[in-house]
Amino acid sequence: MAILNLPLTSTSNLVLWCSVVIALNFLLLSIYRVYLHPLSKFPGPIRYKLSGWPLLWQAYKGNRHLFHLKDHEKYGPIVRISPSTLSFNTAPSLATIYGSRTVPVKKGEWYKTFDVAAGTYSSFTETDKAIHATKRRWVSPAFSDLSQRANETLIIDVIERFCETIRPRRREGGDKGGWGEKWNASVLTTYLGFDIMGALVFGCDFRTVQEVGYRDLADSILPASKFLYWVSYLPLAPLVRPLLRTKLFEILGGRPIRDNNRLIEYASAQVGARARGTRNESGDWSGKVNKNGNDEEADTERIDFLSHLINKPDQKSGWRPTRADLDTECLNMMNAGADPFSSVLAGAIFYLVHNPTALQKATAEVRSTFTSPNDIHSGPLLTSCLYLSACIEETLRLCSPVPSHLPRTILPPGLTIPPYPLPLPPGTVVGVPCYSIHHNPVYFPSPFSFLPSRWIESPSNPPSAIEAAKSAFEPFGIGSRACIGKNIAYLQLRLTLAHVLWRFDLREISDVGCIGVWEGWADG
Ligand code: HEM
Repeated sequence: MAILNLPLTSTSNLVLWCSVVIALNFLLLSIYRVYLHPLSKFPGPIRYKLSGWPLLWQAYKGNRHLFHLKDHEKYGPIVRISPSTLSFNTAPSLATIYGSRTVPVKKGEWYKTFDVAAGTYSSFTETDKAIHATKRRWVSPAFSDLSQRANETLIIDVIERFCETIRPRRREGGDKGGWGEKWNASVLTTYLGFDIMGALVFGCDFRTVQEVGYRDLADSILPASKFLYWVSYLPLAPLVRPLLRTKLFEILGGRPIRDNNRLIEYASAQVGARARGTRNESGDWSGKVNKNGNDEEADTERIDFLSHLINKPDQKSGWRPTRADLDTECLNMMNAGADPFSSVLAGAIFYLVHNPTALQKATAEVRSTFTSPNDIHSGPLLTSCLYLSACIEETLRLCSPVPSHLPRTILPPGLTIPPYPLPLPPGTVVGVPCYSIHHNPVYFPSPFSFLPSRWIESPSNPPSAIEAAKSAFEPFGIGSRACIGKNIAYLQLRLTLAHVLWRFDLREISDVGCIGVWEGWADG
């Protein structure tokens, strides 16, 4: 132990001492985490037990869900995926963790990164159960059946313009019918999602589907969300979070941070203009017109989500939203609503063009149910398209847009989560990754195949098989923190697919993600 005799007076000795202390600290922490930690008996790769850095790397690469699946295949229904986190992969664990408001769990600290730069937490990121209940009540009217019906024409209007955009211009087969130019499904559906949410949340007409020059703000959502996602997995995230809205971070984080700030400012400008009751100039952020035309009309006939939130205190508790609550909630709805819808729609188109029988069945069903696209709206006819709905369910299973662990932190006095028979200690972070359980063959035989028929009762698919599948199906989450936009998301998906399939035949083009559109079957 010659080091103990080294005086701390020289810089090199100081550096040596610091290195030794850090190395010792790391060694002791590693021994504790691997052998003595309350979760030490749970299986998992050693690197996960040592630190949270592997999760950050997976988040950065965007393949975390694949690791979760592989880990569950290798280690079984419970895997330790970070020093304090367990991942589960069974229907009973899903029901236990997320199913009931009274279970002693709350959303994990992980969520706090997402809205903190906007000033407060939204209904999505709020971790306090009581505050969340208040906020959820506050936003609920925006998602009521009444609001959905009132907004449906806005949604259909955007969808029709989407169909107009993909309509073939150059045709291989002459004037009446033929294949048009290829289009990239995942790109255009992103803009469709953005336009729909702009209309629903702010009553704005973003026109990003048809106008390339208007896509600037929409293009910033993905890099901004990715960046925040990485930050959320930093083992030191609580230290980094307060810096998110500072100039320093804008310089260090570069474009994604600037983009995120632009989104925050955009939402805030929209709310500000509405709060003042003035014509929303910033709705015109890149020179577009506001959907509702003139000023008076815009302010008196608003039916968008913002009109349900602004100046609307919570009836039960009297809680009044602050300006930061409004800004954050609107921004959250734009982000939470646009991107998942777009990716499911792109996924559905992907699976349909890769499964010609399914595509043919869904298309035939839509065309035999509706006599014209003008008849396609919510109601019994749309819900009678059982095969179309099954295609949507199967897409949500295979490529759920929220595929990883949705973390919940166990509160005192602890919680027993099957199949583990003993209570887990408070502070343990738990969750069921959607992608893993959706590919668990116990609930979904042939888990990697696109089989809409698994959602439809038949002699070879009895109700018990459908019940088993539903018990492990969580694309919108379950329980009190489940997606509040679920019904509107289903409506958007059904409407868009029905409108597209009624009008066009689709085919795969060899470029990744590209499809061809053929029009003319009905013109005939
Ligand atoms: C296919 C489309 C969608 C999918 C797959 C989806 C998925 C989800 C999931 C899994 C959650 C729970 C997250 C968690 O526990 O951390 C969630 C929450 C949420 N979603 Fe969605 N979502 C979709 C569309 C929408 C839409 C269209 C909106 C708004 C218009 C929306 C707004 C929200 C909100 C506000 C929450 C937070 C709910 C709460 O904690 O009270 N989502 N969503």
